[in-house]
Amino acid sequence: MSTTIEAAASENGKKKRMKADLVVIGAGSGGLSAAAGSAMLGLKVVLFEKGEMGGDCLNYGCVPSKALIAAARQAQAFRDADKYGLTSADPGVDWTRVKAHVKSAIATIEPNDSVERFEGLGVTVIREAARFVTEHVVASDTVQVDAKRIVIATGSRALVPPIEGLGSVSFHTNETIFDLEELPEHLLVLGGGPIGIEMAQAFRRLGSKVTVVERARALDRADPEHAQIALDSLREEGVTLLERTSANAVSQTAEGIRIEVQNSDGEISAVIGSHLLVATGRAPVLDGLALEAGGVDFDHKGIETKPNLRSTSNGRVWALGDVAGRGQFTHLAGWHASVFVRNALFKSATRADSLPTPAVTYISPEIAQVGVMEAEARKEYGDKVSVSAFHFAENDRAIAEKKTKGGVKIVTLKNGTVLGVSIVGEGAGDIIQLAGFAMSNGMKIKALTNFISPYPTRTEVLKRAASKWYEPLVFGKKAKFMVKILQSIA
Ligand SMILES: Cc1cc2nc3c(=O)[nH]c(=O)nc-3n(C[C@H](O)[C@H](O)[C@H](O)COP(=O)(O)OP(=O)(O)OC[C@H]3O[C@@H](n4cnc5c(N)ncnc54)[C@H](O)[C@@H]3O)c2cc1C
Ligand SMILES: NC(=O)c1ccc[n+]([C@@H]2O[C@H](COP(=O)([O-])OP(=O)(O)OC[C@H]3O[C@@H](n4cnc5c(N)ncnc54)[C@H](O)[C@@H]3O)[C@@H](O)[C@H]2O)c1
Repeated sequence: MSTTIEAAASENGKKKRMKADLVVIGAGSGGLSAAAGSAMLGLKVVLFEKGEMGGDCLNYGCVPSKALIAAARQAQAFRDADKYGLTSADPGVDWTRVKAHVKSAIATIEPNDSVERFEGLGVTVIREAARFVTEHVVASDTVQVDAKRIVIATGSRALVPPIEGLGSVSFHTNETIFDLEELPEHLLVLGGGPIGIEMAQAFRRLGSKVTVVERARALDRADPEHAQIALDSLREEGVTLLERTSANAVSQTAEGIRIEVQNSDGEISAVIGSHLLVATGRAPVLDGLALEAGGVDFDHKGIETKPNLRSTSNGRVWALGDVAGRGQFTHLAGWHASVFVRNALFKSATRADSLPTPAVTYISPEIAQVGVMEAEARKEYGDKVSVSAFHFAENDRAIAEKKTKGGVKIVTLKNGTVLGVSIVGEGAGDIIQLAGFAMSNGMKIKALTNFISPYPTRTEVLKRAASKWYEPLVFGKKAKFMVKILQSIA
């Protein structure tokens, strides 16, 4: 709680009453962006945060995971040195110093999300849990605010599956994995989604033995062929990846944590490890908000909202980020804040789904995608869909750097409308930006050919794949016939 509010509240011995144009509940990626934008536009904003400023992304998500992945990448470079005529070495991993590196990344970014910065923008920050009192009143233990509008941006938390015995062992989630006392000797990972797979490769590269138990297909939202290329790399690096394998029961034994697993043929076996990370999905944080008192409808995915993120049941209320149940990314939460500002403050009619949301999984090789993938496109549009592909094996920069795994796939309609793009390979998350830009601005595949791409860059693969789309047109019968006529004139 900020000191001014604390003093006023304890002086009165009762809740301090305030009025505000906007109350924001949750100071994560979505809430902070909405609070900053609204305060900068002159609104009186009160922001409640019950935990750490910056939410999951800064403290327990994107930032620590990407810092850990960076350390792991450096470790791997030692092992790969031989490819470049250098002497490979086994990296000495000092876990305490790796953790210090992770903490220093958080500490460097922290000031952007701090109470001081937000108070400087004119936001009243209250470090307490908030709940609805009525449809327009929100309260914490010491403050009660009557608000014209209320943003719920309370995020999500790890969903712990109901597996027999899981509650009786000491397991980790994203909230504790970055604070481990020691580097795990053998990390068991339950769940092969982005969290499980990113952490599996990072810990393996840092020296842990790693086993992933995934009940379906790992990275199942990615293009299957591209996911396979990335997952094969993890396997080559020594990650044991058990797909289509369910966990029947978990127990603590003298040897370590034991998971009884069952594969799709019904065969039962066991894996034993020193530590367990549960990464089996996320649940919206709704508890303690007293949503009934606020007349706010919700379901298991989060707050029920209209396409513009406004609550379906209380017009003063908006939901942003993970709690809106429309995807779980920091950049999506930031876009949601923009949708809120456009609709609520500028009265525009922007839908949350009006731009395609890119997704990147930060493994090596990286996987990035935007729009719909081939299988989904074919389900909807049948044989109107075509796919243009190009591989890093034919990209000169990739060859020079000996990082030739993967490639790009552009999924289009016959008229050149780009439905989606998938890239697997080094730097995929940077290359996808160009595709997202073109799609977001209604450009067709022609736009991805109509620029000069610097040589030698990995991004050239996107232009080469787009150019392939034109091959039948440019080098087809019609074009040949036209050139013949023109040549005869000359
Ligand atoms: C390990 C991991 C890695 C990730 N990596 C990436 C990545 O690389 N890229 C990416 O785009 N996304 C990534 N994500 C997802 C990303 O972290 C989330 O999508 C993002 O943080 C969502 O922001 P948010 O504002 O919706 O919620 P959060 O950041 O979770 O913020 C919600 C805040 O609300 C507070 N709160 C909750 N209830 C109350 C209450 N009643 N009163 C007051 N405060 C309350 C919470 O304490 C929290 O601080 C990752 C997630 C994890 C777990
Ligand atoms: N790079 C990024 O942008 C990034 C990184 C990490 C997380 N995130 C976000 O956070 C979200 C949550 O990540 P996540 O990986 O926890 O969830 P997820 O829902 O994406 O994946 C969970 C996986 O666990 C599996 N699973 C569920 N129950 C299981 C069980 N009992 N036994 C075995 N497997 C089981 C599922 O089949 C699924 O593959 C992501 O979807 C993503 O939006 C993003």
